[in-house]
Amino acid sequence: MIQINIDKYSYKNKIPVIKNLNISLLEGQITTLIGASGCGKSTFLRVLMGMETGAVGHILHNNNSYNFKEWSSKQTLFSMVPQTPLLFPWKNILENIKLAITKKKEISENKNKNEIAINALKIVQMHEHALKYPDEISLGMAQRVSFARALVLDTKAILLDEPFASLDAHTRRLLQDWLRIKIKETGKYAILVTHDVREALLLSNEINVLQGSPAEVYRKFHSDEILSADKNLEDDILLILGKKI
Ligand SMILES: Nc1ncnc2c1ncn2[C@@H]1O[C@H](COP(=O)(O)OP(=O)(O)OP(=O)(O)O)[C@@H](O)[C@H]1O
Repeated sequence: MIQINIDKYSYKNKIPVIKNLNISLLEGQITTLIGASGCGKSTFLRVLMGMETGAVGHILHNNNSYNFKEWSSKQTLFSMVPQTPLLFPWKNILENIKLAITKKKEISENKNKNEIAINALKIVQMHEHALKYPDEISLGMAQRVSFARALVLDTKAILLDEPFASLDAHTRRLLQDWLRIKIKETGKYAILVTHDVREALLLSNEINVLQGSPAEVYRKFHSDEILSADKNLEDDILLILGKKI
């Protein structure tokens, strides 16, 4: 289990964006954050990635406790799949993946980067397109490459920041099903940030509905509630959100 507790986070303007946000992650499961625009979801992911510093709180994993001091240089638990696949257009798919490996300090120089990259592309069924360039593949394929890039970093957890937002409805549905299976298969921990209540219900093992400013978890829905067919959770969640998403 990974237990995340952020007691407080503010940007330089000192206005608190996150307060008492406590989230537990389980292996092979997707934990979702849903909340109104601007409530602090992306900030939460950026703090975990070490892209924003100065948060107060800690992370528990394997009986180790980490605080956020110097987290940006230490963190190796999380990698992120952004909303739009940010691939270098002048590099082919394989080179794009290998670049991510270069940036990872923990992978020793003598490991074969080609092999690591091809293995990650196999997981996302993109190895046959390894030599293509980003403008030769569809957006859905590019988002799978983006996922492979997160996989080569070999982190315990993957942070998914609205990863389907830029896709058409059909591709989105295919990739949603695919992602749920891959997270389970690879045994990764995953946090999904979404605005889409149906997507949250389709993919999540746990849904955290955020509210307020600074954002706090207003309600948690666990897998038994998410799976139970007799409750109209979609309406319940929309009601909590005040349809503000
Ligand atoms: N670099 C920054 N400096 C100061 N304030 C910021 C900065 N980035 C974001 N904020 C503020 O922090 C709050 C949370 O923003 P954040 O992007 O985390 O929200 P969000 O829930 O991800 O929104 P959305 O769903 O629209 O992407 C907002 O009020 C935003 O204006």
